Amino acid sequence: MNILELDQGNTRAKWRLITDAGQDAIRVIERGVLGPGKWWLAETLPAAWRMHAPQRVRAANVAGAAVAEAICARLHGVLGLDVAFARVRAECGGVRCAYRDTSRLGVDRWLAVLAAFRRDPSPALVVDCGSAVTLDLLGAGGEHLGGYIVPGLGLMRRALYADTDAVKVAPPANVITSLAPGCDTAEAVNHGLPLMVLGAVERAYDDLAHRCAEEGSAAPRLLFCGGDGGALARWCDRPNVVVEDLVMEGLALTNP
Ligand SMILES: Nc1ncnc2c1ncn2[C@@H]1O[C@H](COP(=O)(O)OP(=O)(O)O)[C@@H](O)[C@H]1O
Ligand SMILES: CC(C)(COP(=O)(O)O)[C@@H](O)C(=O)NCCC(=O)O
Ligand SMILES: [K+]
Repeated sequence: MNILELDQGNTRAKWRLITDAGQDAIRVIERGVLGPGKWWLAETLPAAWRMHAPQRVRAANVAGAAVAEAICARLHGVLGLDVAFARVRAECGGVRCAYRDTSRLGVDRWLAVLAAFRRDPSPALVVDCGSAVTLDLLGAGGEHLGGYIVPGLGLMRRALYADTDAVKVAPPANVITSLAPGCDTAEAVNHGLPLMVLGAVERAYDDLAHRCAEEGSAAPRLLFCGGDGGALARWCDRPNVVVEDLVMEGLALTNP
């Protein structure tokens, strides 16, 4: 059975078409990104969607109810399918959610944590580097310990641009080329923003590692995903892995 999976963030949507052969055996047929912006209004959508005729669509959306409705309407129009949107639950697949009000946790964060646990049930720090950067702590025994939300690289750059007179720096061609102290404004910003995110990641990781050591468990894993995940991971000096599809991997666990 072919399934279309969609991860709608605040900047873009990521999608992949998979073949589910049962018993965790999936094959990715094709993948892509949509947007930035209202891709559901575009005249043409990826040709692969029609070509591989998915029988189901499952999605994660953190861009609000109006966007969910627009996605539903367009996909129903183009594929004749209803979209199954993932929801956060107090417990799923052996993971217990830390939020007092589970409906407030971003479903992308939840899916990434579920997928991290499914890959390996040991403690982990899950870092999703998109519009916002989210850090979620997964403790022993599938206990989600909560997390952090900080602005993403683009958001921080735009905040400086909008609210200062003299720190108006355009996005660089390469997201991160150095963390060295800047000797002009562009360098100071382009090196400073990733330094700030990595500082948060490494502190959160070390705190979790400390907790694991106290509990007598092994060092936690560190997983990166999101549009800037690969770039940040390369400059992170804790052992880590990049799992591009972590959020979409979680969809099979909430909507099997
Ligand atoms: N073509 C692109 N358009 C927009 N952002 C991109 C692109 N390629 C890489 N990025 C990076 O991805 C980040 C957004 O990540 P993404 O995971 O797509 O966000 P979200 O999940 O919030 O939609 C941006 O900060 C940007 O640096
Ligand atoms: C923090 C987020 C904006 C991250 O989304 P993204 O950067 O992928 O667009 C999203 O997970 C969200 O809207 N969360 C709800 C608030 C919360 O998790 O507490
Ligand atoms: K994110």
